[in-house]
Formats: sequence, C-alpha cells, structure tokens
Amino acid sequence: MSRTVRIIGAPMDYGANRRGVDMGPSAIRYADLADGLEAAGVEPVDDGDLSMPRAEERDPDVGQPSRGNAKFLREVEGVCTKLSDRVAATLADGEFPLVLGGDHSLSIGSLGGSARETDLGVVWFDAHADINTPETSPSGNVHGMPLAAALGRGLFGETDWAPAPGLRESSVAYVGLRSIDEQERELIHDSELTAFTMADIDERGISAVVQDALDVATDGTDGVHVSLDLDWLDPKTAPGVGTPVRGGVTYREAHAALETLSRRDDREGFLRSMDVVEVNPILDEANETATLAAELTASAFGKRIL
Ligand SMILES: NC(=[NH2+])NCCC[C@H](N)C(=O)O
Ligand SMILES: [Mn+2]
Ligand SMILES: [Mn+2]
Repeated sequence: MSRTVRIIGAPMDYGANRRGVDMGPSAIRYADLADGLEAAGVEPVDDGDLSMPRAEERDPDVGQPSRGNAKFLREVEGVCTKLSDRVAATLADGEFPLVLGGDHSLSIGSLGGSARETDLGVVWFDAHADINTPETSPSGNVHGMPLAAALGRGLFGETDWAPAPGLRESSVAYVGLRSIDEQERELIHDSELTAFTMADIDERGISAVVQDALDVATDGTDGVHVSLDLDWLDPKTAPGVGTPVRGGVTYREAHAALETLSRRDDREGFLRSMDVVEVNPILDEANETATLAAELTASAFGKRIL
C-alpha cells in the first residue's frame, strides 16, 4: 500500500514582512503538486488550508513580547498551535504531513506536532539560519526565528506553545546557509547545531553534504523533518521569495539534494514530515518558484527522471 501524504495548507504571512506569501499554498497546488506526488508513488490527500486569525487591524505591535521584538507573535502562536495539532493528528493516523506555506514561522507548528512524542531530527534547507529570538532579531519578523522557537531559546523558552518536546540541537543540520546575522553566528558557534554552508557545497558537492546532514538528523532519532525554504535556491532560479540572497543552490543541485534524501529514505525509512515554505506568488515570475517547489517535493518522495 502506498504512503498517504496529507497536504496541509498554511497560508501564513504574519512572520514575514512581505504580504503575498499567504498565496503560496494555492500557487504550489496549481503547479500540479498532486500529480507530481502520484508520479512519485505516494497518495496525496488534500486537507485544504488552515484558517488564519484576523490580525488586530494588522498592527504588528499588538501582542508584542515584554522584551525584544517579534511582530504578530500572538497570531503566529494561534496558527502554529493549530498546525501542531493537525500535524500530530496526521501522524497518529499513520499518514505523512506535508505542510505548504506560507512563511517559515509556520515551522514552529510543524516541528511542534512532529516532535510531540518523538525524538526528531531536522534537515533545514535555507539561505538563512532562522535562529533569531525576539531579543536578537534585527527585523522582528518571526520567520527568522522558527528554529529558536522550537528549540526553546530565549524568550520562547518561557512559553508553553513554542518549544518542540522531542527536538535537540544536536539533531539539527542546516544545508546551504549564506545569510547569517551576527548574533546568529555566535549562537551557532556556541551550539551543537550542525551547519553546512554554501561553501561546504562548493567544496564537497551537494550529495556528500546532504548525506552528512542526514547522518546528523538520523543519529539517535526516530524520524526526520525536512524544512524546505525556497530561498535556499539561487534567486535566478527561485525569484518568488521575500528574502532572496544571491549565491544559492542551482536547479540541479536542489533536485540532487532531494533525490539523495529520498534514495536513502527508501532504504532507511526515516522521513516523517516536511514543510515547503516562503513561496510568494506576487514576487514570482509566471509561477516558476511554486512550480519548482512542487517538483522538488515530488523528488523528495521519490520521483525520478527514469
Ligand atoms: N525564513 C526566512 N526567509 N527568514 C529570513 C530571516 C532574515 C533575517 N535573518 C531575520 O531574522 O530577519
Ligand atoms: Mn530563508
Ligand atoms: Mn527560512
């Protein structure tokens, strides 16, 4: 019997400073995601979109933490709490949760749901480290904070909704970093996180780097969450993102990465949950970034050229 992949749309834009990323889920669906998944040999079931709370007249300061800066944190909490429950329920039904974003703050919910009763490894494909806290964030945008939140760092450690119970720093591996804020840099150096930057990919090649990231994420864990931020790719290939950074992976490197992951998953069966985030159709060119997101997701589930 083929694996059921439950598609959960999360049209979240409270974590980013650019509107439009809330249209990501429909753009990715429109790019034939379901057909791609079927071609990969899994059975897609679409749950539709989570409803988003109305922001208090879109005043980013409402619900601000007592220290630091985290815009729309109350709205992010509301969405992530719901998403976490949905992801946990999907896993409890023996299905695979595939979350479509929306901005990257939604990963606080996917990680929380996936790591509720499970020791979880994470592979984070991103240009950014997303490990700011309200205390360190230069922007106040929560999409730059999801890993800090799920790891219970800083102010997030004082909340009951953000920390993901079964997530440890030492089981998280980044792939493709190239834009890191000063305080994030210090934090990564002082942490047990594993960070593969674009320089590592230049030097060693994408497949070797992904194999190492998977070693980190599978070691001593019961499953792996994959978080795919489309700004991981070079903006020439994936222009429809709110925080583009030049020097990203190419189209071929991206497919090779997800194929490497899926080939190894065929043997070891660790893949547990995934989110695909930061597609912003307003900034895109003829839906090419959403199309790429759909294609890369199919590669992750085993779609092959031949
Ligand atoms: N998921 C993302 N696109 N994150 C971008 C974060 C950018 C920057 N480091 C910040 O914290 O504001
Ligand atoms: Mn990013
Ligand atoms: Mn990100």
